[in-house]
Amino acid sequence: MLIEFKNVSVERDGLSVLRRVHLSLTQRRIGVLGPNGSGKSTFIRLLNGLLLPQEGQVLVQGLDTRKEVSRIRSKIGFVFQNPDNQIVFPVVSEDIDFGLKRREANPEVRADLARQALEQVGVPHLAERLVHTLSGGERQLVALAAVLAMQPEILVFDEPTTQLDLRLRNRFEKLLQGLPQPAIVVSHDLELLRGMERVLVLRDGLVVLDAQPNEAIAWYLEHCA
Ligand SMILES: Nc1ncnc2c1ncn2[C@@H]1O[C@H](COP(=O)(O)OP(=O)(O)OP(=O)(O)O)[C@@H](O)[C@H]1O
Repeated sequence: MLIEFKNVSVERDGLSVLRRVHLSLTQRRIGVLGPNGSGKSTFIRLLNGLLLPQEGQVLVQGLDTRKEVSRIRSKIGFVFQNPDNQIVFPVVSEDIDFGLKRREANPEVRADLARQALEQVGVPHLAERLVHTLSGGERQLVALAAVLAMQPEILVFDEPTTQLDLRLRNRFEKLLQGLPQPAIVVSHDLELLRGMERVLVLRDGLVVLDAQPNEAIAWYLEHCA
């Protein structure tokens, strides 16, 4: 993964919510930590052009989010905090199939990809379920399966474990460890972040620390708890 932030600043409603972020992301597992409102969601929304910076540039494998948004979106799989923002069709398999249509014309191949992704996240039995009958945790896993089915090159997770109970959270952690793609993970789940190679700590729109997980978490606990 090579993502570059070049002196990136973002303003919302006249307030500065991200300030002069300048860094290169090359590691396989990168965590983002910070108090509520510190700019974490803003930071990751910049990655696939959901948000454009007022100043500076965000480059994903050399592609500028201002100019190449559709190419970038086909590379990045974004798993939102709230799965309801992501699931649009009433039946699980239909929803996954819908996303895959952009990639694959053959319905049998699409069905295979959907089945594999549901198996990968441990919920193959949910394929024909009505989405509104799923629990919050099941919905989060289905949304993840829909993203994995697309076989993106890079994964971005916004608070992936918030709706998961301990068993599903542990399963997610193991799954994340085994995924071949590089991943950027925003989370308040400190144990999950300990498995990262690098953790960025945000506060008031600034990257105040960029360190190994143990150091970043210790700093966060001391200064932001
Ligand atoms: N569309 C918007 N209009 C105005 N202000 C916004 C908008 N989106 C975000 N903000 C503000 O930007 C700041 C950073 O928000 P952001 O969602 O990036 O924080 P966060 O670290 O992800 O927070 P949380 O942990 O609570 O999800 C907050 O003060 C928020 O109110």
